[in-house]
Amino acid sequence: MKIYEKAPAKINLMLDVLHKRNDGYHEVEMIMTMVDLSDRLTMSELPRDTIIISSQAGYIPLDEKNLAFQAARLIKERYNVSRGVHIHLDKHIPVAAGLAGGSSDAAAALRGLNRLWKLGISDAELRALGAELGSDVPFCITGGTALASGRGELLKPLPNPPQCWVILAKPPINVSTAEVYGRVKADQITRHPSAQQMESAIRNASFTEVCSTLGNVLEEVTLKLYPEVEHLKNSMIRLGADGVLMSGSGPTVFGLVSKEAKVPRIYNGLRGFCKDVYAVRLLT
Ligand SMILES: C[C@](O)(CO)[C@H](O)COP(=O)(O)OP(=O)(O)OC[C@H]1O[C@@H](n2ccc(N)nc2=O)[C@H](O)[C@@H]1O
Ligand SMILES: Nc1ncnc2c1ncn2[C@@H]1O[C@H](COP(=O)(O)OP(=O)(O)OP(=O)(O)O)[C@@H](O)[C@H]1O
Repeated sequence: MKIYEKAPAKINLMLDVLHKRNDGYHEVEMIMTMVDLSDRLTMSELPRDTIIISSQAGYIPLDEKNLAFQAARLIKERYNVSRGVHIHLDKHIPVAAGLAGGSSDAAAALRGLNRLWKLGISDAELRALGAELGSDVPFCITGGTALASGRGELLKPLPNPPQCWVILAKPPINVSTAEVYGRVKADQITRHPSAQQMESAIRNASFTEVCSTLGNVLEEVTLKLYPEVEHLKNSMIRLGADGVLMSGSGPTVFGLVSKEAKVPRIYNGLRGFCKDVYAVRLLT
């Protein structure tokens, strides 16, 4: 038997860091939503009790470092499953991009294996399992749009933002999430983006308000480390995107665009100097 699952990328419409916790994580407030750029997972039963990961992408680990492997191992251990699985990852989300590619693969593996092995695990239990794998995994279990707090695992569902185009551009650098959080000085942040304002912009279905409320306090750290991210932001603004922000810890920058007619100009303008550019829709 084979099970297929889509693993979409996320963007952070706002991300605020409140303080550093005693366990080393940061208390955050983020509003996240999914975009129509997905990895595809195929999960096939194996005759022996083992986990095999394969992928067409040559640049991700295929051993126990892979988050889909960790998801399979966790669910097998926790639910005493002594069956084997081959998980093939058809990667489309750029890696270490701030788009939660690995987290979404882990979430899709948890959802898919729950179905493949008919375990009957609830969404809430899947999210709790996901939290053991990474802070973004619980959100990726249910997707949609949500306000995340805690270290990212406490979720309040929100309506989807007004539909628009999302231009994603990733400069050719890999950013470590741990390093970016490690450099945040939570007590020195002067401009906190407002989760409340973003929530009301979404509830008002106001594209203009969503664009003017975008904010991510991790930009300050990543832009300092990698000036090319700021360059990319400025280019996207100059090319006419309605709202521009770095996603997560970066380095991907996204631009929200309401008018389809503007998309080719922005896309082509960015492609002139950046290889990894995507024009997608919000996943609503
Ligand atoms: C930047 C975001 O992607 C925005 O959605 C997330 O906050 C990070 O989510 P993630 O990659 O799933 O993060 P994890 O794998 O749980 O943690 C990676 C590292 O980031 C730091 N980290 C992460 C989340 C958080 N709230 N505070 C942190 O300080 C920790 O040093 C941790 O060791
Ligand atoms: N299934 C996977 N897909 C991509 N990367 C993976 C996967 N499993 C493990 N990794 C490793 O995880 C690291 C981060 O990759 P990922 O694409 O998840 O980053 P990210 O998009 O920045 O995540 P986030 O936005 O959650 O911080 C990479 O160094 C990669 O080698």
